[in-house]
Amino acid sequence: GTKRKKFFHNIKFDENPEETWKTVGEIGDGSFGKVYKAQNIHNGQLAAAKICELKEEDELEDFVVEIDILSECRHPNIVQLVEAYFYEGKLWMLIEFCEGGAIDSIMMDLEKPLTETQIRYVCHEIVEGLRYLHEKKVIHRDLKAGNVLLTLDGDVKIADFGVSAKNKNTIQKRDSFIGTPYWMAPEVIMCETIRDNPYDYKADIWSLGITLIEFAQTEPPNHQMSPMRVLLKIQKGDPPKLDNPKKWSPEFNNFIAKCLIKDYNSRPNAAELLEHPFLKQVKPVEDKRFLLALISEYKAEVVEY
Ligand SMILES: COc1ccc(Nc2ncnc(-c3cccnc3Nc3cc(NC(=O)c4cccc(C(F)(F)F)c4)ccc3C)n2)cc1
Repeated sequence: GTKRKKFFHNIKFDENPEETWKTVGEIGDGSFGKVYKAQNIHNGQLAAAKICELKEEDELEDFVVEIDILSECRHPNIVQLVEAYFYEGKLWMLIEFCEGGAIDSIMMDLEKPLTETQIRYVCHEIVEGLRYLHEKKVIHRDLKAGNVLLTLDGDVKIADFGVSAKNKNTIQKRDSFIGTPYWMAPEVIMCETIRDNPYDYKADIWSLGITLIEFAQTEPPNHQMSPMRVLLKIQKGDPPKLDNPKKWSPEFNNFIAKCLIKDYNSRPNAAELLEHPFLKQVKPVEDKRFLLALISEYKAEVVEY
């Protein structure tokens, strides 16, 4: 009925998506479910299309949170929802296509980490995106290189391919662990965070610190440990550092140390991080060029069949 339609106002119900979109390939190995590369028949626009077969319609509610977040978020550093359809029992979510893919795949294919200049530029863009999400009371909760996408223009977009329903507000106590623990902040593991605690945005700042180490070393700290061991290490151990601090600038080392302060009250927020010397050095136009070099290297390497 129309009541239902009001609740799902970001989803088109009576339109067949295949009148507008044709699939032109598959993305990834389906670890995030069925995701296709799709093209708009009328204007050629490319999109990533997640198509989920829903058993009964009330499953739609699990996706409404994600669709509402994406519909509400309009920022250059957050992936952009193009359209959502519910047609013949299938939910279609179409996201603007980021041709470069996720940064972890790029590092894996090129078998090398990012340079400090590339990291500094990407970090600046991620912090801008986090600042926007946190202003909108959205906590990402699973920030990692695998959730950072690049476009051919060198734009950096935060995505979330996790299967966990995204919370609009604070982190609720979870009865089951979600997301991979390597990037998890100590307080999230301690489940100290309670509803309406203003500091749980800071969990994303910790994950940013881990993600920066991942950019610099292609893997997060403790990646060789089992997930269970890592949970204990994150809680009990000192915050991780770069394996080879002398290889990197003092500003970079200090920036990571600020993100990885265990006490979230003392950990800086996204706005404060933008004032850090490491990001003050960013020259957006010049530094973007170094990222473009990486993307064209990756594109040259990966032959499109
Ligand atoms: C393997 O090679 C590639 C090449 C290109 C791409 N490009 C690309 N561009 C855009 N999206 C995707 C994508 C890939 C796999 C799965 N989902 C993708 N996008 C997507 C993201 C979402 N949702 C979010 O990203 C999301 C959900 C909740 C919150 C948030 C955030 F907090 F970041 F705003 C973001 C929903 C539906 C889709 C199709 N992939 C990916 C891999």
